[in-house]
Amino acid sequence: MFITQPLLSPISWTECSTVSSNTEFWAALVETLLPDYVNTCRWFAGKARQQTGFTIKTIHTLTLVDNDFSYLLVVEATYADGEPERYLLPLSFISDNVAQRLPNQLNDIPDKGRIGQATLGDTSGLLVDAIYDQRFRQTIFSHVYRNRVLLETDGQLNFQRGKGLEEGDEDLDSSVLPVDSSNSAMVFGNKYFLKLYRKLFQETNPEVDMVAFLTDESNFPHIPAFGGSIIWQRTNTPDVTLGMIQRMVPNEKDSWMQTGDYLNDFLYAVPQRMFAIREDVFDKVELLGKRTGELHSALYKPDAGPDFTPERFTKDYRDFMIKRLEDLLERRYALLIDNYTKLDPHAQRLAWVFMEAREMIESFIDDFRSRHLDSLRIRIHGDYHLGQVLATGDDFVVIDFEGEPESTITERKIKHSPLKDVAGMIRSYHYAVSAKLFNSVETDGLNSEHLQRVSDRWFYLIRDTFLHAYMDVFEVPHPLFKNNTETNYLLLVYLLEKAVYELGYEISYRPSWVKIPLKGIIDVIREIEKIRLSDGKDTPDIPMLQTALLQSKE
Ligand SMILES: Nc1ncnc2c1ncn2[C@@H]1O[C@H](COP(=O)(O)OP(=O)(O)O)[C@@H](O)[C@H]1O
Ligand SMILES: O=P(O)(O)O[C@H]1O[C@H](CO)[C@@H](O[C@H]2O[C@H](CO)[C@@H](O)[C@H](O)[C@H]2O)[C@H](O)[C@H]1O
Repeated sequence: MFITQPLLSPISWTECSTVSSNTEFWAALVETLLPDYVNTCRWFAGKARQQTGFTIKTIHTLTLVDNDFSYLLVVEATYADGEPERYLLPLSFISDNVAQRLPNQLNDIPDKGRIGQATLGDTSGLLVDAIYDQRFRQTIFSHVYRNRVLLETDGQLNFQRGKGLEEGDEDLDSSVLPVDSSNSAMVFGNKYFLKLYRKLFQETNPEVDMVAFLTDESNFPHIPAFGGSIIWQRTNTPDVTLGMIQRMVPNEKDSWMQTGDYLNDFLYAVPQRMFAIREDVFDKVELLGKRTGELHSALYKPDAGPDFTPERFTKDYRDFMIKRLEDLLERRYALLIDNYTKLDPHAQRLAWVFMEAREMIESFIDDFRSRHLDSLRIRIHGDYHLGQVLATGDDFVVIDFEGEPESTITERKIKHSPLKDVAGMIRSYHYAVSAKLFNSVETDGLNSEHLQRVSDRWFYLIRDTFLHAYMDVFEVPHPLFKNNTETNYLLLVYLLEKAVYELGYEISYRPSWVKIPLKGIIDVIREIEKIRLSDGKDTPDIPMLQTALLQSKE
């Protein structure tokens, strides 16, 4: 929390329910406390952009169990370049009176939930993110349980109950899940998981579509059952999804953490020059490959209606992908140049190779325009990585079907080859081993080239194990995978796309990890180079990869 002067307003909290009812208070909030606060939040994706301001666009009022209020603010962030974004910020005011009545209420609020002090009317108190207000959590859960519809001047808030929410479960203890991610997660009675979406889109969230399709059309058992949703509806305007409830899946950890544990054995053996991977690691990787294949089989339904029917690699799709890749590349090159001096020497060397290879990458992307492709595209997970798979002991459950945080909602509903998800998981295994070997005290002082070789060996073995188990689910040729050449080519396209996407993510959120996606990009560039050489397309105008730059100078 930032120590600033309390926000003062002559009007009380209960009278703040519209922007116009207390323009000065809301204007002061967005100018003072809110920008600093929002920029500390993991869910705010605009941190690396040049912000020009925040405005409150809509205020939804929720009457709480004790007749106090919380407000669901729709806040617009504007930037010097590019489109504005809208975020959901639920706001509660814990007045000194409430704090006295419910002392735990205040004590339980972590620093990251405290927005700042305010005096509203003659009452002082703390403005907080309402997810940390137990009364707010109880209210929204109970509204879903009761299928409540809250009428507003311009539309309604529709709380819809799904099949997974059981009778008798209206009043359950709740807490905020202490994970930092793109949205906010709350838990009810250790039985239900409620996700409040932060970045808002003028359309139903793809996660709700996907979970409903996988549950109702395909009976896919490896996702949590659907418990309901919170939707903001207006006439002549697409619905906006604000939240979703699913059954809580008892899990030890997600697969990222589980893989990290497996990698410990591997890590401890490295300084002794031993290469150790336990058999059960391969078993888990195989099972995840199989479940991923089953997920895509469940999503492949030839007559599933316009939203889910498989499609060919049309000109429109190719144009979309080429534009996406070109835009991503352009933004990443610019971001890399701006942040180059902040990178460590290893990352700087990798960055150079990436920059030198620009022409080669562009010519590879251009080839996507005309290459003959018979495989089909379907709806996919879209942001598939180890953190999106919960380990339930002897099996896996796939979560978070919202798609890539940086993409628009329309983009997230586009059908892709399922190899995009496969590429996501392969990249994640690469992340897991790189993060472990390059960030641990056990390997401090070891030769970095040696470490790189060991890390590559682990990664290639695990990648191939995953891929074999995945492809085993399908009888090839399958409409999704027409032949090996297409499969390999498409996998390379999506690996490149994912690693370039990750480069931006890491520059914005974890600069010390930038070398991981850079190494991923360079692996793809090397494959592209092999294709060029074997195609005889090694035209003198496109330079070869400057591999000498990769040699360690330490
Ligand atoms: N149904 C569930 N049961 C148990 N834990 C879950 C469930 N869904 C998500 N989680 C936990 O919450 C975290 C955040 O959920 P996720 O869907 O990935 O949110 P986000 O959209 O914010 O990335 C996950 O990493 C996982 O630990
Ligand atoms: O918040 P989300 O889960 O929607 O996804 C975003 O954050 C991820 C990091 O938490 C990021 O994933 C990248 O890092 C992971 C390790 O932390 C790694 O397993 C992934 O392969 C890598 O892409 C993801 O890209 C981003 O969209």
